[in-house]
Amino acid sequence: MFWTQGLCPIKFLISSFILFPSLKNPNESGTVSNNDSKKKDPNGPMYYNGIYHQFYQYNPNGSLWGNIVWAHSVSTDLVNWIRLAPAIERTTPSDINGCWTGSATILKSGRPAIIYTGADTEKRQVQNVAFPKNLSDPYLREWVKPHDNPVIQPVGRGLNPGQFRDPTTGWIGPDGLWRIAVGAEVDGHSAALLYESEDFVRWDRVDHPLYSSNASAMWECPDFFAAMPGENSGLDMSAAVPDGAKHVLKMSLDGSDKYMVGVYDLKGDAFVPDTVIEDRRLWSRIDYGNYYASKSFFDSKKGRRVIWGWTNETDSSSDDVAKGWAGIHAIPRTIWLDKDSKQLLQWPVEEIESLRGKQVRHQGLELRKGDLFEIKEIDTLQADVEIDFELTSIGSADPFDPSWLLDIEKQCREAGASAHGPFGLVVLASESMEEHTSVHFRVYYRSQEKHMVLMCADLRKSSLRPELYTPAYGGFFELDLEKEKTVVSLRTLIDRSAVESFGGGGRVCIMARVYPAALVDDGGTRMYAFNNGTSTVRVPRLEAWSMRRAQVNKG
Ligand SMILES: OC[C@H]1O[C@@](CO)(OC[C@@]2(O[C@H]3O[C@H](CO)[C@@H](O)[C@H](O)[C@H]3O)O[C@H](CO)[C@@H](O)[C@@H]2O)[C@@H](O)[C@@H]1O
Repeated sequence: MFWTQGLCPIKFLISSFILFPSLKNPNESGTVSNNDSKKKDPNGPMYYNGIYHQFYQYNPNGSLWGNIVWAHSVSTDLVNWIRLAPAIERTTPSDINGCWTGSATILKSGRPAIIYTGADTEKRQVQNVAFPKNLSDPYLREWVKPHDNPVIQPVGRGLNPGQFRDPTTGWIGPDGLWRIAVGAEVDGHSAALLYESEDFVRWDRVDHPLYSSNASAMWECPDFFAAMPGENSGLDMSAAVPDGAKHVLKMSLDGSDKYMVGVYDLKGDAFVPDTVIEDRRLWSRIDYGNYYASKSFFDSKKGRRVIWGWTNETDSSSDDVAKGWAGIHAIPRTIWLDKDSKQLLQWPVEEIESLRGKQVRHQGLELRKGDLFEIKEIDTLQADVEIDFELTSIGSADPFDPSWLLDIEKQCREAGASAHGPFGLVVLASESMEEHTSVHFRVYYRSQEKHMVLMCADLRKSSLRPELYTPAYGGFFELDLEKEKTVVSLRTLIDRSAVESFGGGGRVCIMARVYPAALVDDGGTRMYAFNNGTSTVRVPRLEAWSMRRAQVNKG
């Protein structure tokens, strides 16, 4: 965002913190250019020869979806970006109607390869490859498409040629062959179809999918990666995966990115989830807010896995046309698996901290019922805030009801004040509080050892403007009383229209877009820590920073 990708418009690149602190229009956050353009799914992120590459779905001709090409930006630090000319354009019969989502893979020779979906002359979805024209160009500006394209046709039993797209990064199977998975709808159900190849150009469909499910229809943007439980270093899918590693299959559906944790059964050449959950409302989510089509990559520079997601505008299409751009990318996040292999954890990449400027720090605050503590002296439009909340009288928590998990947003909308919550952070608030966005927690009793924390990003009062999408997003995470005592942590990055929050050290992440009129009218907004629960909450640590703008070359 701000500063970096998050805030980029569809034209991309980065978000506003960084980028456009002086803009008056909240919609401008993260915008990187004034062009009419639409930015969407992150595609083919990779680190190659000292350079991070970010490609993305992009409409060069307007701020609504269409004419999709692969735009291209490069960076040495994931914060400051140079925008290049599009890398893949609609030039061949197999992508003339769109160069859609795909992935990058570093081949055994060290040469990168891209595999992406093309919408062909008949609007069938086919898979194409592209390779760098000149490996000695540090930015890999030009990509060539071999005549072999399309390398995968939408054929085979039950396959819907209009629902067959978004190939993953490749990995090598025990037989030394490359594998990829492609999102598909087969006989009306979702599947990650498996393909194998010796040379990344000739592909054969494996007789079974990597994984399929009758619980949903088409899966978009599948991502498949290995992770070592409890280690926040990442694993390279093109290298040998160590014993003890787990695998994660992520898929985009129902407007959100969900995932399953399991193992990659080498013998069966298939993903086997640890738990099969029939009701997809209960599938784990990468982010509980506005975050879609994410894609991860192994960052060999820092030995970590990094994930990027797209966050759409939630004002109207006519707003997109009027402002001339739409869509930003969230801040790149380090992603890893917890030690129990139950859930993924995420945290903004450490490089974002290089944008931290003026800091304020408070210790030992106490927030009694109804208290509002103003966080002053930083730029409230572009800020990074970290707060630890410590509960008192934990024994009095209200009981947790598991049925809430079926509709967490309802719980965020309807739950009233309780012993432990809501407490949290109010951002982008107008002086009168008529407009404000609240990121907060409520803590419920589950067992003697474990409590459940409901984290919400409530946008219902975020703007006085009509016709915006202003939900109350929410997710639950467990609080382990023995390990964590009673401390619930929050980190929120505000970058004008982007409010990106990480609860419980990254167990629940919520990306939100807000468009407060006060940002335009008053030229300033306020920020508070608050407690509306009946028990006092201590704040042993509150640190906040103004965020500088990243360097983004508009190209
Ligand atoms: O850009 C194509 C890639 O984007 C993905 C995931 O974001 O699919 C999006 C999808 O929707 C787009 O097209 C719709 C019109 O057909 C439009 O209403 C929507 O706003 C767009 O995001 O693209 C396909 C094809 O149109 C549609 O089925 C999807 O919902 C990814 O799967 C694509 O590779």
